[in-house]
Amino acid sequence: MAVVKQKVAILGAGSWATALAVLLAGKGIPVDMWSRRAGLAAQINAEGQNSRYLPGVSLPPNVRVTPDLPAVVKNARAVIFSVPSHAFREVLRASLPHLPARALLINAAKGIEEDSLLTLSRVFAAEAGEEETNRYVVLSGPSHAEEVGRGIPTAVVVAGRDMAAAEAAQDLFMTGNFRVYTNPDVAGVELGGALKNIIALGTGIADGLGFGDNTKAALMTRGLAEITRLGLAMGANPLTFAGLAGVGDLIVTCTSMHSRNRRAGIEIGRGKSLSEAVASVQMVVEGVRTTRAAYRLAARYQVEMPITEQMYRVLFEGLPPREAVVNLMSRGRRREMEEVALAAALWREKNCK
Ligand SMILES: NC(=O)C1=CN([C@@H]2O[C@H](COP(=O)(O)OP(=O)(O)OC[C@H]3O[C@@H](n4cnc5c(N)ncnc54)[C@H](OP(=O)(O)O)[C@@H]3O)[C@@H](O)[C@H]2O)C=CC1
Ligand SMILES: O=C(CO)COP(=O)(O)O
Repeated sequence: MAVVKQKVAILGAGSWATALAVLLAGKGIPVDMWSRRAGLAAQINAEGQNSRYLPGVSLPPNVRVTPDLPAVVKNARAVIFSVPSHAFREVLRASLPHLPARALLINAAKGIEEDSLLTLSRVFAAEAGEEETNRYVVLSGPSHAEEVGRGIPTAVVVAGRDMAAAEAAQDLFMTGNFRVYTNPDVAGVELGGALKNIIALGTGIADGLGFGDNTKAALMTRGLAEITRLGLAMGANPLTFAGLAGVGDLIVTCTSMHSRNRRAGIEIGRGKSLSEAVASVQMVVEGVRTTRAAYRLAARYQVEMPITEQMYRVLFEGLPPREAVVNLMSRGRRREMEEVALAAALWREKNCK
């Protein structure tokens, strides 16, 4: 007798939600996906694909899309939040009264809440209660929806405070083409996924200005240094930034034409305004809000983040991108490793007794 698998709910019906639905449905798992727009839900069901967000990828028949949030989460064994980070609190609040008591809760968004400066796991704890955080995990790592939707080999990471929950998510997603690692460092995995978007906007701008691969490598490497500095100050393990959620996602987002952050950056480098660049992408560009959040976090934690600072000035204060490059290149002399090494040693002292 065939075993009927318990369904998974996905909240959001954008590009990443759709790719994850295809992945899970391909494992024989029934997937209910929630769109806030009844018209889009009906269109996706009728066409058998999400032509607005992930054109050309067929949805298996065991994926259904509906605007009925309580029905989507009802009896789900896992609920995946796949809306942009600025919508996470609102969607979480709407779903909380309906969430099955033991369902695994997975967040796939990559951002920081702008007003509160909270990472999304802290938003979750504030809304759902600290006692619920044991069943909450974050999914991150280098994974463009366009490639996951086509079954292209990909490796990601799941972080959870409770490793049993992280391992449950690992088992849920793992396929021959989608390899999932676990990591107990929730803050590091969240911050890596969010902060790399600032650097991807920056490398996009450099490409739009006509600079070369050297510039890109410099921005990525020094970007990782400042991501690590802020992460350390916020309690993350520095080694997490050497992993999939750190350098892994930085590589893919800074170099791929699938990246919406990079594409928006290219348009800015070519002379478009921020709003024109974001509008041209037609999907979420998380790095814009994250730049504002990280700029304030750098001040709060007194961490030097020169690339983030220049990105802030370009995006929100009208600094011409070429001047931002001059500002970065004319900074005083530095030793490459000193502060990160010092901070990492302090972290080890505190955490590895
Ligand atoms: N795309 C990718 O390759 C990856 C994305 N991510 C992350 O996943 C998250 C979602 O991104 P992605 O799917 O790409 O974004 P998209 O722009 O493709 O889709 C966004 C989805 O969220 C919905 N949405 C937006 N605002 C709200 C709201 N206030 N309430 C309810 N639903 C809302 C949109 O609905 P509507 O159509 O009605 O606006 C749409 O379904 C982001 O944090 C992103 O960084 C992570 C890994 C890979
Ligand atoms: O996080 C992503 C890939 O890992 C998606 O990046 P973009 O939001 O820039 O498309």
